[in-house]
Amino acid sequence: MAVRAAVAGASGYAGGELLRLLLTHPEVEIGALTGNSNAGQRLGALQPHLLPLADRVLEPTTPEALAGHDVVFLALPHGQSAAVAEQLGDEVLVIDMGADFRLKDAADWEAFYGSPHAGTWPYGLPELPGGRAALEGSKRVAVPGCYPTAVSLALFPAYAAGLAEAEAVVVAASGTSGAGKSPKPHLLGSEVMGSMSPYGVGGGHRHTPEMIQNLSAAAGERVTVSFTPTLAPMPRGILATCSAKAKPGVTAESVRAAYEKAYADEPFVRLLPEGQWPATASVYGSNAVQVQVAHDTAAGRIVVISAIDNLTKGTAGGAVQSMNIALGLDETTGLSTIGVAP
Ligand SMILES: NC(=O)C1=CN([C@@H]2O[C@H](COP(=O)(O)OP(=O)(O)OC[C@H]3O[C@@H](n4cnc5c(N)ncnc54)[C@H](OP(=O)(O)O)[C@@H]3O)[C@@H](O)[C@H]2O)C=CC1
Ligand SMILES: CC(=O)N[C@@H](CCC(=O)OP(=O)(O)O)C(=O)O
Repeated sequence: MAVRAAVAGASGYAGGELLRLLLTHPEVEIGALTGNSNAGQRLGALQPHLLPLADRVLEPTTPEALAGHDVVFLALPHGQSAAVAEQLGDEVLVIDMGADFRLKDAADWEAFYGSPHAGTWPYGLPELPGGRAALEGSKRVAVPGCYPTAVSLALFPAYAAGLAEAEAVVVAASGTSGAGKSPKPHLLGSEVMGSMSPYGVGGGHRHTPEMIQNLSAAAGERVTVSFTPTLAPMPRGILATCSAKAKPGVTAESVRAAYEKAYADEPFVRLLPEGQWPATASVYGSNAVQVQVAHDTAAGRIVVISAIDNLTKGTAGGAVQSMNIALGLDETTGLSTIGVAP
């Protein structure tokens, strides 16, 4: 019997990418599609690339519209998911693509999001140590942020293997879709085209505590992260350049061996052959993660680069992967590592 899935926030970027994936998922039947300001609009007017759903009309996001499904995906702005989720009952699988349930520490949430903490749900990054076990059979999933996905997958193997000191430096470039669909002055075409610019500099970005949470869990001690996000003139993609001081005795061979071990059986993460580097173009529209490692002996640092599509593995693909695990389906169902090029 098909898994009936509702999507709240179907007019947004994350909701649109999710629907693109669900349309080819063999086990899923697409149910209610809801929006907010665009309720009453045809989906074809908002997501013209989703041709099979063009004549579906968005409903308002209400408990009534979302009732009667096996899975409800919430692709809503931060702070909007908790009130919707609590009206859905305990039997339905709820997958929150926003931030509301990602952080364990209420003080971190309040410091970075400025509202009361709604709680913590099982975290939807199966590749992390214990990640799959946390999701199996779960009725609630918190999908990670896009930057924390790229950065955690780049650095956790070094921490889990005890190779890196507990301080990491990350500079990551993101495509503009990471900022969502609603108009923003710094995202006008003429501001973004032909330019790269930093933002959230100096520890202020709300994804920093999420990275610290993931890397500290892998290391077994508190890891600090100096994170600088940058905006790149492209619609999709994240390229994360991450480094950490190597512990004494670490060699290029021991670093590579740790990453080969961590990713040998992962269906979506590819440790590239030596000499080849991750690129956002190579993962465009796919759920793949490209990773490469280097040991900078002069600086005494482990350097790891990762590339993801922020909307696929960084949001909607990660959500589908977690849904598959939670429902006991093959984890890769409906997901692809095949990109689009050129
Ligand atoms: N874009 C990305 O790369 C990533 C996004 N996410 C997360 O996914 C979520 C959605 O992001 P994204 O799609 O980019 O954002 P968009 O701004 O593109 O879309 C937001 C969606 O939420 C709906 N919405 C807005 N306000 C409300 C409200 N008060 N109540 C109910 N629905 C509302 C909008 O409906 P309408 O258009 O009808 O007003 C729209 O469907 C966010 O929490 C974001 O953090 C996570 C990882 C990456
Ligand atoms: C380019 C850009 O603006 N990116 C967003 C990250 C989007 C995302 O994945 O984060 P959430 O799921 O936590 O919203 C930002 O830096 O705020």
